[in-house]
Amino acid sequence: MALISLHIHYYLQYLIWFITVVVVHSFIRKFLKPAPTLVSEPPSPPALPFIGHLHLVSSVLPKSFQELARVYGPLMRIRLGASSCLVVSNAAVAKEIFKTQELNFCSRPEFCSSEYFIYRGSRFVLAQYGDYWRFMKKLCMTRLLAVPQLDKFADIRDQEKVKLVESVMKCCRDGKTCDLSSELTSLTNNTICRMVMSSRCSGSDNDAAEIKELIRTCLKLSGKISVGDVLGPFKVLDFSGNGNNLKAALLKYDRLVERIIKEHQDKASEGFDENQKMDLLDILLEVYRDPTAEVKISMKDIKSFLLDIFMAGTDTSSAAMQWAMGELMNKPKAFKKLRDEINSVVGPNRLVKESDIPNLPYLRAVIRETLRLHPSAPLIIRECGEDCNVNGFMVKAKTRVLVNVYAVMRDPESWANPNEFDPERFLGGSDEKIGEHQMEFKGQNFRFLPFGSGRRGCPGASLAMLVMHAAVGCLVQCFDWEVKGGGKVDLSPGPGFATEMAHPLVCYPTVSSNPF
Ligand code: HEM
Repeated sequence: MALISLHIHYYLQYLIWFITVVVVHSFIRKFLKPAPTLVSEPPSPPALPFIGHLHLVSSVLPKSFQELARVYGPLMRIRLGASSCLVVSNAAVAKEIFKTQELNFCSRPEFCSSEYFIYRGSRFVLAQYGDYWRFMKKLCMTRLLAVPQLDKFADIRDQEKVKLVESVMKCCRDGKTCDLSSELTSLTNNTICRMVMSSRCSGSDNDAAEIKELIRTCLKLSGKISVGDVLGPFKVLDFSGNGNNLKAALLKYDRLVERIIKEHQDKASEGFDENQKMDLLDILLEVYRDPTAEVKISMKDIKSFLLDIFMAGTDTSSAAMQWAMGELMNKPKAFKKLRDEINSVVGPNRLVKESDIPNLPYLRAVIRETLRLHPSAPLIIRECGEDCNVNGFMVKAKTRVLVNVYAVMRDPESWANPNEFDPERFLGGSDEKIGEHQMEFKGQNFRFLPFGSGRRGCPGASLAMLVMHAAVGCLVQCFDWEVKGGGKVDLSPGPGFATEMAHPLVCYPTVSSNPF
C-alpha cells in the first residue's frame, strides 16, 4: 500500500514538473522570441507559375493596374513574367513616395532596353540619384530649361506655331484631311530641335526631320524591348532583333549629333557676339569646356542628354495636344466656350500668343483637365533605395515602384465624376479647384501629378505648358473640326506604358477665322 502511494506521489510530482515545463516553455516562446514582423509585403493578386500576373493585364497597362488596384488596394505587388514591381494608385501613397520618403525613391531602375543604349551610364532620365544626376538637373532648372532661357526662344515657338496654323490652312485649301498627330509631333520636334541645336540655322534643313524619324524609331523600339523584361535572363537573346535595330538607330543619331556638335564648336571658337542667342547645345559645350565645373561632363553625356530631351519632350507634349483636341471635338459646348473666350480676349486680327495665357482661364482649365484624364507619362517609374515601410507594408531596397498617375488622377475618392472631361472643375468657382499657383502642375498637389513631383519631377513642364496652350488655343481659334467619317473621335487609349491615342487623330478642318 505504501509502495502504491509512493508511486502516485512520484507520478503527481512528474506531472507537475511536466506541466510547469510546458507552461514555462510556451511563456518563453510567446514573450521572449523575436517580435514577429509587423509589416508584411503589399498584397498581390494570385499569380500563375512563370507568367505571374500577365494573364490579368491587357495591353493598356495603366488601365489594367487601375482595375486591379480596386481589389488589391493603393499599394500592390505585380509580377509580369520575370519582372516585378509595386504599383501605387492613390494620392496618399503617391505622397509617401514623392514627398515623405522622397530621397529614398529618387532613383530610377534600368530597363532591358538600356543594354542596347550606346550611351549606357550617361542617361540622365534613368540616372541613379547621385552627383551626375544632381548636376544635370541643376543645370536644367537654372539654365537649360529655366524661364529666362525659355523667354529667349519665345520667337522660335511663335514661328513654329504659325507654321502649324499655315499647314492646317493648306489642308483646308486643298480640301484634304489633316493628320493632327503628325502636325503636332512636327511642331514639338521642330520647336525642341531649334531650341536645343538651332537645327534650322545649321545650314541643313533636314536635320530636324531626320531627328524626328530617329526619335520615333528609338521610342518605338525601346518600348518594345522593355516588354522583353518579362523574359528575365532570356531577354538577352533578342529574338525579335529589336535590340540591334535600336543600336543601329542610335548610331545614326550619334553620327548626326556629332556633326552638329562640330558645327557648334566651330561657331564657339569664333566667339559669340552680344546679341547672339546660345542654344542648349552651346550651353552644354560651355559647361564641357569649363575647368571649374562641379562635375566634368563628357561628349557622351552631352549626346545622351540631348537624346533624353528629345525622347522625353516631343511625343509627350504632342500626345497631350491630340487628346485635348479629341476631347474638345467630342464636347462642342466646351469647344464653343473656349472659342468665345479666345475671341473676346484675343480678337480676330492676331493669333493666340503665349502672353495671352494668363488671361485665358478656360484654356488653362482645358489643358489641365486633358493632362488629368490623359497623362502622357501615366506610369512614373522610381526605385527604392533602402528597405522601408510604405503605407504599413515592407518595401525592399531595389524594388521598382510604378506610380500609376492615370489611376491617381481618376480616383473617385479625389475627383467627382472622375472619367468625365470637365474643365470647369479647374475654374475659380469649382469646389475642386486645386490652386492657381504654378506649383499645382509641378506635383505639390498629390492628386494632380501629370509631371510627377519633387526633385525628380519633369524639368520640361514649363516649356510643355507654353507650347500646348498656344497651339491648342490657335487650333480652336482658327478652325472648325470634323472627324473623318463623321461621328465622334475615338478616344481609346493605345497599348503600352504611354497613353497615346489608339488611332491617329485624322480630321477635316475648315477655316473659321483667318488672322493673317
Ligand atoms: C505634356 C508634356 C510632358 C509630360 C506630361 C511630361 C511628364 C513627365 C513625367 C511624369 C516625368 C517623370 C517625373 C517623375 O519621376 O516625378 C518626366 C520626366 C522628365 N521629363 Fe517630362 N513631360 C513632358 C514634357 C517634357 C518636355 C517638353 C521635356 C524637355 C524638353 C521633358 C523632359 C523630361 C526629362 C529630362 C525628365 C527626366 C527628369 C529626371 O529624371 O530627373 N518633359 N516628364
